[in-house]
Amino acid sequence: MAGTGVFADVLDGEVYKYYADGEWRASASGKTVAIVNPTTRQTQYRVQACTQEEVNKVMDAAKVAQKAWARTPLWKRAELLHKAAAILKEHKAPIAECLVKEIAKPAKDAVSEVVRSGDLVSYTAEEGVRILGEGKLLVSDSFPGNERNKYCLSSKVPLGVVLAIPPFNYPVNLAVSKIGPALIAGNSLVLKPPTQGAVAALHMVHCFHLAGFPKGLISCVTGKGSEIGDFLTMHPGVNCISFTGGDTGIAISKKAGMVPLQMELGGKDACIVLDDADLDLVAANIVKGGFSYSGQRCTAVKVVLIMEAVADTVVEKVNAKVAKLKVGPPEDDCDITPVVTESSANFIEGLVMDAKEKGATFCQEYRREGNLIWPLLLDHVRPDMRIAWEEPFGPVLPVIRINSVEEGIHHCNASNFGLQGCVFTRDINKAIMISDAME
Ligand SMILES: NC(=O)C1=CN([C@@H]2O[C@H](COP(=O)(O)OP(=O)(O)OC[C@H]3O[C@@H](n4cnc5c(N)ncnc54)[C@H](OP(=O)(O)O)[C@@H]3O)[C@@H](O)[C@H]2O)C=CC1
Ligand SMILES: O=C(O)[C@H](O)COP(=O)(O)O
Repeated sequence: MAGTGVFADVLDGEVYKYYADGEWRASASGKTVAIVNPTTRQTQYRVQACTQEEVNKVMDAAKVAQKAWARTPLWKRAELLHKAAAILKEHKAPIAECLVKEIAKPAKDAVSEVVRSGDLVSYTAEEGVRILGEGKLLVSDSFPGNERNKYCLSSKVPLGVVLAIPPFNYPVNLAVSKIGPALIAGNSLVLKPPTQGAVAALHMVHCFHLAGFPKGLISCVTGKGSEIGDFLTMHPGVNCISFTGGDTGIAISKKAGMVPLQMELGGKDACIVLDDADLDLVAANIVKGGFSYSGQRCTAVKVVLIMEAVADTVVEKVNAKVAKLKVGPPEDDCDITPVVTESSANFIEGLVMDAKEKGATFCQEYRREGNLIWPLLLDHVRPDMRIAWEEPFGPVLPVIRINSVEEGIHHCNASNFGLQGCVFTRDINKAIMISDAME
């Protein structure tokens, strides 16, 4: 169970502690942040609201720890990462339980997220050893006018202190995808977990603690992004920011200054369907791509651009599959579970109402109870509707009917986003040409 057994140190009464200098601590602020269960809409957990002074101390410790870590042999860094990965996988159940309660992730997917995170940490350690084990020898006569009288040796060196900020939808997986690479490369790591998902992230950090990483090398400060976010991202002790999330990333890029930024932001991932496609395969992938974890994936199919000739058939096949999706609580491993917050549900509803006013065809009746929104396919969506362009991050999928491939590519490229996309056709030449044309 969360907060018990090997995780007992993480919990202080009713409140989860933050992690600094190799210890679990209560914040001097005396304040906490509530994490609301999306299903019950009641407070499920509480985490510390860390102070700026505590952030300063974490940054100082991270800087000191990084110097020694950078001198730690690569194989030893890898060894510790493999150990953390094994501990993480061993304790998948309590961590998955947090994901179910904090972000309403379906029970089986929650377990998969933790297992996949352990695998990713190990993979990073393996790849890191290969990539970082290599350097380059350059000779001077490769540049015009020079003789072969100089050698240059180059190898990869750490950046220093990496600030990692993951989003709510994969609070464990998208945290370790930053932690693993940073650590294997000799950096230290300060994690600011998303508020929804913070407790799962704290449990994951404890697995690194149990693996025996040096004090101060990894830390985890909790608090609302809107309150401590700017202080963290503008902190002079930070040498690199790895962020995954929405438009917040744009604001961070403007404030962060001269540090390298790794930004994985939102998407309006287009699925282009040609009339020669295998339509059963298309329908299965639209439903899986569009509705798994209730559409709360950056890689979710977020707009279907489909040739008019096959549109009726595909819509019918998709509707038949949507009708079979199980809607309900994550504990029952339902396909469609409540979206993460009430404000998220309100935003999705706003997109649906706009589409309704502008005449989209509702393939299912719009239904919502609390944060739970039933899956909805909107047909005959037009470019003047918000849902044609905006990312709902929920179980609502627009279909735009097109009359040519060019029309589909044009819509895809007119989007503000450029994250991922897919094409369905039996013609491999078209598939490659279209995917190449999608920006
Ligand atoms: N490209 C990719 O790989 C992925 C992209 N995403 C995108 O993420 C979005 C959904 O995630 P969501 O969590 O809602 O995204 P947000 O951008 O709202 O939040 C992401 C993270 O930023 C933190 N944050 C909020 N304000 C600040 C601030 N001022 N400074 C620093 N950090 C801050 C949040 O903390 P807090 O929770 O405390 O507010 C959270 O940890 C979608 O747009 C989705 O497409 C999601 C997954 C993968
Ligand atoms: O970025 C995300 O939302 C997740 O990393 C998606 O990963 P998946 O496509 O493998 O579910």
